[in-house]
Amino acid sequence: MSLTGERSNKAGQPGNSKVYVQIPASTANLGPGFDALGMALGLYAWIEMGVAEHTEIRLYGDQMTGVPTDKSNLVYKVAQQVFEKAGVDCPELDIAMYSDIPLTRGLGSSASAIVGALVAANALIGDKLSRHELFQMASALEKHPDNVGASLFGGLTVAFWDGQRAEHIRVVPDDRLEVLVAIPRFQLSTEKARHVLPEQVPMKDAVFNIGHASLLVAAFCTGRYDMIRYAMKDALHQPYRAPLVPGMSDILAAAEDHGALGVALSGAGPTLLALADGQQGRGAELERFLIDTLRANGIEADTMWLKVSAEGATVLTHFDSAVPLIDNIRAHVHA
Ligand SMILES: Nc1ncnc2c1ncn2[C@@H]1O[C@H](COP(=O)(O)OP(=O)(O)OP(=O)(O)O)[C@@H](O)[C@H]1O
Ligand SMILES: N[C@@H](CCO)C(=O)O
Repeated sequence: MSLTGERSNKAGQPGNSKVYVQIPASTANLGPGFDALGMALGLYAWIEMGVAEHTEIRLYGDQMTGVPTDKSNLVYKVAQQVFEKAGVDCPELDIAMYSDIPLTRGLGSSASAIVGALVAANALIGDKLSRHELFQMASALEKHPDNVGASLFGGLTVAFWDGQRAEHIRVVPDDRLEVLVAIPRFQLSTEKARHVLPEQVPMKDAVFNIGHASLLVAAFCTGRYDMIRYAMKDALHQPYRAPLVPGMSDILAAAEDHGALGVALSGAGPTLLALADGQQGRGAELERFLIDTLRANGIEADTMWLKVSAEGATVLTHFDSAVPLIDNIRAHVHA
């Protein structure tokens, strides 16, 4: 099948000439759920993708600095994998991307690009692949399913990827849950943060994490938020990563005393993430504690309060294909 011969202008329909996808950021691990738990956050990236005579990639927003605009771009490369798997001629693409998700900070920017590319390219060819197939591809690309699962499906995703197969269940925490992220003003690549982890861990640490991760999932499923402070503890990755983020150990040790339900390194870091119960009214105290503790350790950080994004990557039908992506963002998102 050739894509270029079958165009229409209606987003979400087979043979689209242009599609728009909104993708949530994500936090991974949530402490003990290393490479298994992910949560979609209400902070987004948007991708516009269309078939073109010659490939052109336009990136908007402060978060896109340094991302390539040639065919080495992750979004372009992942889109080609979709066409190949679906048996469609690999077309030249017109791609635009705008993102509010900070790069290389532990909020799933690479997963948002991968998931956005998969969903947009699939929408462009009339959704020939299922979301399950996209999840397999995303997990194989990212090498762990936590961020991509959350960005693809939304909510809290509990997942495994065994190198061959990925499976997940999505749980949506109730509305009380608020997420505070403190984003240090330095980058820490996942590659570097995985490099400090040991090849092998003691059995007692593995047992520790199985119990804690299981209890954490049960706490979310039953609304037992009082259990999060006990469950959100980790022995597999945070102790090894703590030296990479000055102040992290102090925050992990005391955030609950300042109103957090629980606290963790977000993904591979350096962002710290605290969960809070919106009804408890201690948000300002918690935010102050995170900022002050990082500052006392020489780290400046920006904070954001986010909600869980119940929905994963979504094909949008209300963006106007006659205007540039950035104008759609201004009109529909940052109005
Ligand atoms: N929109 C994008 N387009 C192309 N490449 C991107 C895009 N966003 C991220 N990337 C690539 O992903 C890299 C960041 O991935 P990395 O896994 O290190 O961090 P992260 O995904 O932000 O954090 P984490 O995985 O810990 O949540 C960037 O340096 C860039 O190469
Ligand atoms: N589970 C991954 C998430 C980062 O992408 C890690 O902690 O390395």
